[in-house]
Amino acid sequence: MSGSYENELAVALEAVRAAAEVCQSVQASITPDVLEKKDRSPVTVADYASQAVVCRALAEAFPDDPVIGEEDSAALQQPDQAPFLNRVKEELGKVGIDGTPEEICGWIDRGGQSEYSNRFWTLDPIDGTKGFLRGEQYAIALALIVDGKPQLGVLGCPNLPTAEPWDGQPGCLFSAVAGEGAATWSMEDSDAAPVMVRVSETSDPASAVMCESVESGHSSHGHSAQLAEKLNISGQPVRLDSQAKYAVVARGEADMYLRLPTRKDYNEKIWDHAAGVLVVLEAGGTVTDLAGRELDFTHGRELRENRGVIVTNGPLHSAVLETLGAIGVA
Ligand SMILES: Nc1ncnc2c1ncn2[C@@H]1O[C@H](COP(=O)(O)O)[C@@H](O)[C@H]1OP(=O)(O)O
Ligand SMILES: [Mg+2]
Repeated sequence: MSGSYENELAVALEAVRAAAEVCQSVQASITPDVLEKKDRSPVTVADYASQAVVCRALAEAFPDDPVIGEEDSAALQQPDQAPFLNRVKEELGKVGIDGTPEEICGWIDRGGQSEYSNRFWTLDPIDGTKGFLRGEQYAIALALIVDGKPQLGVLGCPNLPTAEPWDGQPGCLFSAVAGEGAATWSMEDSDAAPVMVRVSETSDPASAVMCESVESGHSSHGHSAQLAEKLNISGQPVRLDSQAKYAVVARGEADMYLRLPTRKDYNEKIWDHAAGVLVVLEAGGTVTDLAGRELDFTHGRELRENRGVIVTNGPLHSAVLETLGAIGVA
């Protein structure tokens, strides 16, 4: 692929692939026992290692670019956390990255920016931690924001089945560059050419496929059910964790992804949306908040000026917003 941000795209894809490899290795070590104890340590080892991999790559290629990432190394640097830091080091070693504890913490903390600037990256090293622990969907999400707009986005979805031509084997990536469309890549075969993705053309709400969070605390299942009833949507909502929801809308398997607030005091985080938003927009879809406004990435870590996120293939957008208004959600 050639075009603007060519170097950024190559670096981001390679970094997200390496981070996905780390996450897969850690996920393979999660036993039912860990799940039963609700032990968050595997996810945390993977979060830190994934952030270290991506921030290290960005620091090397674009040393002047700030990164707003989800994690920081403060907890990891506590003296009693040495064995934990060692596990992060071990996981990095498996993908050929050797670093001292100080270097590893330094890479993680390159993601510690919180202020808005004209050009910065935003990273969710593991989006959908609950899905990661259940062995289901999660994503590594990386976006470059320039002048307040996502210009490049990469989503790594290690457990999402590929579409044609890769026959549904698990593990795919999605990329988008503003003005250049969105594509999907095989995770397994890094030499395979990408395939462009496109949203669905569904215009009849009744036949629409809706997707939403597995966790009812992250998006109101009650309000989406009310919307489905009003629009005569007969199919059940497809529930999956992480920005994999943006990916399935982008490739036309679902027609909408709704994120309907469950609390007044929660602001969405930029790393939970920036990459996915661009992938859907470049695949031809529409993304706004409940008021129909574009997401505003100029306020640091949070989407402070937006409430809710509505993602559709485009033709369905106004019907969804109007109906949410009519049922008192928007
Ligand atoms: N009340 C909430 N509303 C919306 N999103 C939330 C809420 N609480 C946590 N999240 C975020 O939802 C994301 C996962 O969403 P999904 O359900 O789509 O997989 C996580 O990044 C999580 O943030 P955090 O990682 O800080 O818990
Ligand atoms: Mg997240």
